[in-house]
Amino acid sequence: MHQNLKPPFASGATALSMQGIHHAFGRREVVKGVDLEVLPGEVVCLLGPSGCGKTTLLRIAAGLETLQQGRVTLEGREVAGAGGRQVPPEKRSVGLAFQDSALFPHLSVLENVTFGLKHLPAAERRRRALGLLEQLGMAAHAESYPHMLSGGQQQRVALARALAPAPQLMLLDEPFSSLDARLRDQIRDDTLHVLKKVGAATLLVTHDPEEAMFMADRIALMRDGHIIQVGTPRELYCNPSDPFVVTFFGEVNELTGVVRDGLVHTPVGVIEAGWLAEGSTARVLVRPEALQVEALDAPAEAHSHSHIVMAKLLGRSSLLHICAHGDEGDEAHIHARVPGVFLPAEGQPVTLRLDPSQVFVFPSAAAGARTAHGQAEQDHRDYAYGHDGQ
Ligand SMILES: Nc1ncnc2c1ncn2[C@@H]1O[C@H](COP(=O)(O)OP(=O)(O)OP(=O)(O)O)[C@@H](O)[C@H]1O
Repeated sequence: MHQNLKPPFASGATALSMQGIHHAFGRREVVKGVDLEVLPGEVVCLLGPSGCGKTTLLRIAAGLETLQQGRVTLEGREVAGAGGRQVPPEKRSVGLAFQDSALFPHLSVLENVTFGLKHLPAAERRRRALGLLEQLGMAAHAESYPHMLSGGQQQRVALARALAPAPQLMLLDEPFSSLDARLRDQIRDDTLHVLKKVGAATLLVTHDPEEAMFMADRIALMRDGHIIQVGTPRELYCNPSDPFVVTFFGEVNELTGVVRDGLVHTPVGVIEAGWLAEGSTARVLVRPEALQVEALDAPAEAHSHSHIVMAKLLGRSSLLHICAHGDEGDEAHIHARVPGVFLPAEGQPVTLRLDPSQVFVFPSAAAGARTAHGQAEQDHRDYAYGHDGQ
């Protein structure tokens, strides 16, 4: 029914291409050499901590920020490039929606959505707008005015308005962040289905890793004006290229150790690190869900085994604070997250096993790698518990 909403892509052309983008406010460079592509029909999430340059990049794509260096093309057509060439936003065929997209207060919902469709016959305008409102659960409010709607309903209308002209590219900047959690999940879900149904290429800015994983075909993770890694959610989560990528997706246990015979001994087990130089210091990041915890039946001598310090029920999972004892007498305070209700008593001896797919080894800062804190580790007995990088 809504096939005609699909944008008319030139075959094979990239929906958005940004090449060699640098951008400064005054003397402060906030985008530091970014290359990024969005393919036809693809949802790409620009993810990163506050202030890393996501919105600036989106505004450059929209033409709301004048390009300073680099090149922007939409479906192969240069819209900003060398020599100051700059196509204005309204001529770029992009749909924009922001955190608090203002609707026209004196127009009804239907009139808001048909606003950008003046070139179409009235019946077609109405049909198209009602189709989108229906997909976003707002058809019953077509005759309402914005002040009669809740924040979530207004946000749905703003999305319908942005989608109505079937733009080549949708640019969404934190479009769900002003909504409360339950409403946000519902609107996110509806939005994803509409974007996929109409086949709109989308660049979506968010600082929320879970939102990015929910929405994205690919994620571009930014830090301090750079893209650190681009890939599918699975690639970033399972094959992170940098410690920052691991820590951004959730809390981790952070351990260090010296590589001996291609192995690092830590209080939670022996980790393979053959690719690191012998004698170098390794940084080992262990997700809390990597630890499989089993209560030991026989009471063990206190403190000679790993044991429970505290256990908390978080709802779908239990969080265990554990004093982990390594085979070399080393110990560390770590967190394990196990599914369901598992609340061993304080002091309960436990054995720990590791799921190696949730453990990541990087050279330490001392070996020249980037770390979240820029610190050089001291020696293999210097353990720390690390939290997420947000
Ligand atoms: N018009 C401006 N003038 C001066 N500095 C600006 C301007 N716009 C943004 N900045 C600064 O540039 C940096 C990057 O801002 P940007 O909004 O792109 O980051 P962001 O990753 O989208 O962050 P957030 O998630 O907080 O919006 C920030 O330090 C911000 O304060």
